[in-house]
Amino acid sequence: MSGIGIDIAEKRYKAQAGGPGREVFRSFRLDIGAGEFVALLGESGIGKTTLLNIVAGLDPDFRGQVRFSGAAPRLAYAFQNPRLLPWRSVLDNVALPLPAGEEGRRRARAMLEEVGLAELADAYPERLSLGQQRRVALARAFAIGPDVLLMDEPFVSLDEAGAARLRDLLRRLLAGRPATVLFVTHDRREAVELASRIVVLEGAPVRIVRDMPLALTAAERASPERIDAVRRALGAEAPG
Ligand SMILES: Nc1ncnc2c1ncn2[C@@H]1O[C@H](COP(=O)(O)OP(=O)(O)OP(=O)(O)O)[C@@H](O)[C@H]1O
Repeated sequence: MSGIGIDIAEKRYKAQAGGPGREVFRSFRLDIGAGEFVALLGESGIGKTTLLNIVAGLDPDFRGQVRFSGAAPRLAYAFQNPRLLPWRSVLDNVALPLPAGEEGRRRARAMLEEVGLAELADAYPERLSLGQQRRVALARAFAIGPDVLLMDEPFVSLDEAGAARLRDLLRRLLAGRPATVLFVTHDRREAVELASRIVVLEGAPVRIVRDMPLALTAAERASPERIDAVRRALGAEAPG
């Protein structure tokens, strides 16, 4: 596991084809302790994906720095769209970040078993439901044993029962392989069910309007009344 220190002096998107430029972050700081599960809540278009991309190193076009504690942390990123390669089997998609060869394939197979999809190992992604594709994406993310896991609305567009099953699966996977998690969602309830800390973002440039630790037991997280109380405590600023 690895802590994350995010310090963005400035992130701006340049104007495109006559449109205005946009300053998404200015003097933004967020420090995340090793092993925390931080849910990021904020209105659409505010900059949540931009933040994950910066932390992931996919967007170097900003002023500032992202520091990880611990040497060379392994980082996995689960996107809103599962982004499976359609020309590769399910097994090969999970094996993608692993060393080539039999050992990598064995680990990929074990991950597929863990997410309940062993029998679909040889299928191609187009045959899978969205929920199954998301399971494969989770298996691929966990296959490397990540120290840091970035998740961008990984359970959006599923029905409630399907989303609840994936939340359970994520909790189980994390129980076996603890990681520091930065999880973007629009859904307060999802945030309360999963996170150890909820950070609410607002405005342009983005600022943190609420930063709430959550020390709930498993029983409290499963209680609709408790969840509603925390959702209300998040205040009017939080969406969802
Ligand atoms: N490559 C880009 N070029 C120009 N503007 C961009 C680019 N990517 C994002 N933006 C703008 O930056 C802002 C933040 O985008 P971002 O995708 O980070 O928001 P978000 O909070 O993740 O949104 P959503 O919840 O809808 O996914 C938006 O106004 C978006 O239009």
